[in-house]
Amino acid sequence: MSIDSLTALVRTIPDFPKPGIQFRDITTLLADGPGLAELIDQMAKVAGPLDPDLIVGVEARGFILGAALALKLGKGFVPVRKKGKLPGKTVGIDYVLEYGTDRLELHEGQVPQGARVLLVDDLIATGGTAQAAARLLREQGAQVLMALFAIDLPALGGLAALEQDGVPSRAILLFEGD
Ligand SMILES: O=P(O)(O)OC[C@H]1O[C@H](OP(=O)(O)OP(=O)(O)O)[C@H](O)[C@@H]1O
Ligand SMILES: Nc1ncnc2[nH]cnc12
Repeated sequence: MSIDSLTALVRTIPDFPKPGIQFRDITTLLADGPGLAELIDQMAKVAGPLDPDLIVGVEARGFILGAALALKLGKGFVPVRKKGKLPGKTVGIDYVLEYGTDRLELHEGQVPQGARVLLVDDLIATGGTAQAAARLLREQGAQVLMALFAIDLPALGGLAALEQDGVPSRAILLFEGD
């Protein structure tokens, strides 16, 4: 399947969750079997050669793609969740979203010191979420090999911000002009 066909499976919903936001909805792509397989194949082509120890996915949409990728690569999956959701002892970090603020948490000890991790999410906009997740992982002594996304909104500068933090960053699909 071509990148254009894959891109066409993403639905755009204007003014969600706030006026002025063009929401790039991956649920339409996820619901398409060949599309989902192609997306995970494309992500695996990028991530596989890095041979990460662990895949870390960010709640909620990063869980779907991160877990699928972990299964494909034969690696374990660790969730980074929004505050108050993880039952064990956590470490956390506050961050700013395109449309709000929140806190990310990780189970203490679940990402071992020195682990070589791949960070996965569905989409990068401002990069605030991924920057916070990468910082949290580094605070645990992990090496973030790469942050990998299904979608980048380049106009919002997220990949560039991550690269500035020294996190190699890639996305499979680009939506220009958002
Ligand atoms: O680059 P940023 O500006 O930080 O935005 C990107 C983040 O926003 C979305 O998640 P959201 O916080 O809406 O949560 P959800 O996955 O639970 O819907 C998306 O899945 C990323 O995690
Ligand atoms: N424009 C957007 N579409 C989908 N998810 C997002 N998360 C942050 N910005 C977004």
